[in-house]
Amino acid sequence: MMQVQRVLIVGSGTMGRKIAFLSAAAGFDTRIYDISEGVLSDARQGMERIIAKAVSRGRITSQEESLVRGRIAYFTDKVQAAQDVDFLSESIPEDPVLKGQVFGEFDKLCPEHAVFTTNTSSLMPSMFADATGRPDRFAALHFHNPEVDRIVDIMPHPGTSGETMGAIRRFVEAIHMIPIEMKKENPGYVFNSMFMSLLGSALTLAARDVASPEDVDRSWMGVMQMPIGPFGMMDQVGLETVWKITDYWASVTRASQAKANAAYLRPFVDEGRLGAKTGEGFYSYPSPAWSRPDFLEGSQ
Ligand SMILES: NC(=O)c1ccc[n+]([C@@H]2O[C@H](COP(=O)([O-])OP(=O)(O)OC[C@H]3O[C@@H](n4cnc5c(N)ncnc54)[C@H](O)[C@@H]3O)[C@@H](O)[C@H]2O)c1
Repeated sequence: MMQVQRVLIVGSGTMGRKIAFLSAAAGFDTRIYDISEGVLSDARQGMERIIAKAVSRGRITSQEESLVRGRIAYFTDKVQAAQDVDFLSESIPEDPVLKGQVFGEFDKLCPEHAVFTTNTSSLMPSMFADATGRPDRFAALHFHNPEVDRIVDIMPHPGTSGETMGAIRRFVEAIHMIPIEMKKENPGYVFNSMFMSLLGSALTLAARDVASPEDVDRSWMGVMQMPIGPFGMMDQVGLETVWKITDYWASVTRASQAKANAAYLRPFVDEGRLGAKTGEGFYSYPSPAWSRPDFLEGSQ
């Protein structure tokens, strides 16, 4: 049975750095690879914020803080990054050709036994399984927002071996997350399938000018007794990610409403209003209207 000791995170953006933190906090020797020193410098700063938050929430102790930091190394050199790794988690942009290309490069550099996983939100692992060069040791391992929840989907493609599924499951348990093991490949993870229907319906209501984003959120929050509505959630995910997924499925399904929903999102992306991370999206941050106590009353 393969014992994971060294983990390589490919892509150090929103998700990569959070997954790297989980891996380092669980005691794994963790490497982060990204394309430039500039990007890695952002990732280092982001990691400090993640570590500080984890300490303030009691997820790690202040004594553990420096140990966790010490387990993370940053690389722009693929050869060095790949040396002796047992497990790879990829979080690069949502593009099947790019993902396949990058996996193919790491296949030549990583040890043969290493398991490869993709954090793709919306692509099927079979779309680039062959390009990984090791389809039997490859599956999707998908995180939601690991700073907030512990749910992780493991989705095989038809060629993923049972041994690989077991190895991924053990890794998920080792990083103290909760595995949702899917029995087969599906266009959508378990939570996402339900979630995308909700976001799609919310976008359709706004894109057709049936109701404002605020009223859509108010309705969901008021009836479901939820602290956030679908547009507030889209701002958390990042509107470029929501746009990419909507646009991608619009092109696959050729559904005219999905195309209209993608067109409705496009100006936000073009103008850099990407949600909470840029300070502007459907709402303004850090104090979005939906988080105010009087929001449900409809005063804004
Ligand atoms: N943002 C989310 O809430 C979320 C949740 C679950 C899954 N995902 C998925 O995770 C993946 C990454 O999303 P993200 O939000 O972290 O994106 P991001 O844009 O924040 O980060 C992507 C990172 O990949 C790097 N990158 C680009 N090309 C690269 C290459 N050739 N080699 C290595 N690194 C490269 C970029 O420099 C950047 O640091 C996507 O597939 C997305 O669908 C995102």
